[in-house]
Amino acid sequence: MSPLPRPSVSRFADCDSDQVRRVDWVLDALDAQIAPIDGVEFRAPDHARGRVLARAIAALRHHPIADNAAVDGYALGGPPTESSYTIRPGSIAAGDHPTHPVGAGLALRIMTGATLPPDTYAVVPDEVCSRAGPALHIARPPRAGENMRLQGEDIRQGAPLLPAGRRLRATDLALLAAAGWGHAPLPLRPKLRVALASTGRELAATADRRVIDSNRPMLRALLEQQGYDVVDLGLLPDDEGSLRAALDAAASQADAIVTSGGASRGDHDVVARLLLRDSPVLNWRVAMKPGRPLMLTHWKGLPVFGLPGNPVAAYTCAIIFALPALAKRAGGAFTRPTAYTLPAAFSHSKPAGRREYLRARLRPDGALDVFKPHGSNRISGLAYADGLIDLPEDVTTVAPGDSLRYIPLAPWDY
Ligand SMILES: Nc1nc2c(c(=O)[nH]1)N[C@H]1C(S)=C(S)[C@@H](COP(=O)(O)OP(=O)(O)OC[C@H]3O[C@@H](n4cnc5c(N)ncnc54)[C@H](O)[C@@H]3O)O[C@H]1N2
Ligand code: MOO
Repeated sequence: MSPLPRPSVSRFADCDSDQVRRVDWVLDALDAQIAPIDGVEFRAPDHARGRVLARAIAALRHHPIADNAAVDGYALGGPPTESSYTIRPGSIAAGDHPTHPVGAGLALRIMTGATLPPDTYAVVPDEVCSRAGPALHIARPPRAGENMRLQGEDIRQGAPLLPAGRRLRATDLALLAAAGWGHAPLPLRPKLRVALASTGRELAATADRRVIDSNRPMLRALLEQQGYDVVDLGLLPDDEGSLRAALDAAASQADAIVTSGGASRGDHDVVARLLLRDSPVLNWRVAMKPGRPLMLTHWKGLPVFGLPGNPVAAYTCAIIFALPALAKRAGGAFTRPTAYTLPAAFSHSKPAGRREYLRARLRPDGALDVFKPHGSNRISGLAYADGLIDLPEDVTTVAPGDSLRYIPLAPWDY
């Protein structure tokens, strides 16, 4: 594959990095400031799953391609007669393309999916017919067009099929194939390349004391599930010169950078210090839990998502901010996680003024359980959850039966 023209530059506006922002402010600002990557490459649909359309696609052919039968039964030659028809010899199967009419008052055996003779008035299923020699009796007179699927009734040739920016799902590939794109090269955005790194001296400590880097495999999986190529930078060095070189290398190989850890004000948070000093900052503080120290900045024109180190905070910030923004960077829409309203099966309290995302599980009865304790170091809560409960800033208590916003993880993590 030849090197691709890369990428348009995202611009994060400077802001007062100490200001604590509401989640919605950060989402709006991200949406406004993330720029999609440039470039178009052509790939056959076989290689297009999870890829983003660079241009709108129109149908190359009708679907159905011809008028055809929806049931196994008899094609009736029109116009309608009484409830009795004479059966002509023969049968039309799927794959046959009859050009002769059935004939008025006549019926012809036909199978599901077979192209209809040109004068077909209706198709009647076997279940409503009885035969006596060549005579066909129908229990009730059929309506015009009954059990007939008409050419182009699903998709018209030339009609818009999928918009630019669509991330192609399995069902889109069926739609494209049916509309004539089975082998035709599709205009796609290049695969998004995301550089991924962890930070923190504790991750490099001697084996018996080391904190195991659990964020990187988790974030890598999230990114790969979106169809992105991950450039694994490993553990970032904590001296400024090497760190600068590592980020420069990432900028030449990737379209965005995701880091975890070192986002807060610790004495060893070298990444935060370097990025916040040398780059335009969109945000550094969010009024949410987990995930308060979220560092959104730039390196050499690439957006940087500096996720907090605590695994639950890193994951939550990835789902709420990084993945929606990366979807836009990949050429698609900035898709905020969808929330559904469901009842609580638990009690909870929280301070007003910050948004909370609790690790939740949807019960078979439709109510929501929550993982406790809520600490953002509790990785077991991530494995427990199939969704996040989104508690708005003004909520202070939750009681059983209260309506809550539940964000399923499945679109992002499956
Ligand atoms: N004075 C303040 N201290 C802290 C604040 C604050 O606002 N003021 N915020 C707290 C919150 S909230 C969080 S979350 C953490 C996030 O801090 P950092 O992003 O700087 O993360 P670290 O200090 O590097 O690590 C925090 C915690 O997570 C563990 N960690 C880090 N990376 C990984 C990894 N790849 N895999 C597994 N675990 C990891 C690390 O060992 C720490 O235990 O700051 C609070 N402090
Ligand atoms: O993001 Mo921190 O984990 O809220 O506690």
